[in-house]
Amino acid sequence: MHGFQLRVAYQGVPGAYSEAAAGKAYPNCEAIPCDQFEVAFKAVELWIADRAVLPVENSLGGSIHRNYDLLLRHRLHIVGEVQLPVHHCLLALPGVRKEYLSRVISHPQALAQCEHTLTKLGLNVTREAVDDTAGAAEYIATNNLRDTAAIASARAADLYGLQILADGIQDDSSNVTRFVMLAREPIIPRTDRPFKTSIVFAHDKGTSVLFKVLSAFAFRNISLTKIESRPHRNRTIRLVDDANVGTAKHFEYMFYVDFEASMAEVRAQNALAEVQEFTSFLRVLGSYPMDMTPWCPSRGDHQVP
Ligand SMILES: O=C(O)C(=O)Cc1ccccc1
Repeated sequence: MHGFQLRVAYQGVPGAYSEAAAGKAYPNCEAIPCDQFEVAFKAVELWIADRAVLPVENSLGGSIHRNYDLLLRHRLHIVGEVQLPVHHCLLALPGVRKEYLSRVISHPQALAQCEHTLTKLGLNVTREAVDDTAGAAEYIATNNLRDTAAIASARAADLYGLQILADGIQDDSSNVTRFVMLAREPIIPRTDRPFKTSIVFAHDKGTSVLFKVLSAFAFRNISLTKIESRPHRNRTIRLVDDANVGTAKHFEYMFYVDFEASMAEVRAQNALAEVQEFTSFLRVLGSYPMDMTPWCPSRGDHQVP
């Protein structure tokens, strides 16, 4: 970056996976810890940071729905993505043994990703959710908690002086989280490397709307990599009157779709023009380079500076 260090806001404290994702996307960046995602978004909106990092889906737990809602509430643009192999460790204060533990704390995603392994380790513990994995490690160290372990990265163990009681405790060794990078301005889409585009749309009146939308991509040989629906926040219920029978109530949905094409391609522009005909609302969240880094599941957080 020639003297200019990109400032990347993430939710959590140093040692969080989001910090590692920031480092993978922007190797020499200054990663800025934030209490909450809202704060990370605000940091970008107020020019305190240049990018925000947001985890959006996980190979074990699926979509992180709250974060999809955040994308819609804010006006930031997706400018990149990172897929990060997530390698969880069980951390405790030095000298603490597994038998002493009565509680494990971590980010809800991390707790869910280690559910079966925790049981297999024979731990008789309650699980408690906190805001981020590294924050859980810091909390144990700061409060000298000898009955509590955290699920977090090996880097968090280093940073907060904890020992690793068990390594690689995710239920599936190919545990990957996908993060998106957000900026105030969109990037200019290109065609010289694989791009992905993320959109969100809402139903319009009519039948088979989803089928029509999806066919706009299918007829142009554009592959979808993701489709997700979320209840529409402001218009949750649609009432359909049938004079003879009564009133049917349906949920209304927002659909999130990722497809493998760049908005610089005419076929993508045509597909979206068609989608617009069938939808009451359509927003391009971003068109950005796909993460094409080679797959290496076992090393996880150790590989990121
Ligand atoms: O809490 C963290 O470290 C995060 O960055 C969120 C998270 C939690 C679990 C897996 C991947 C990301």
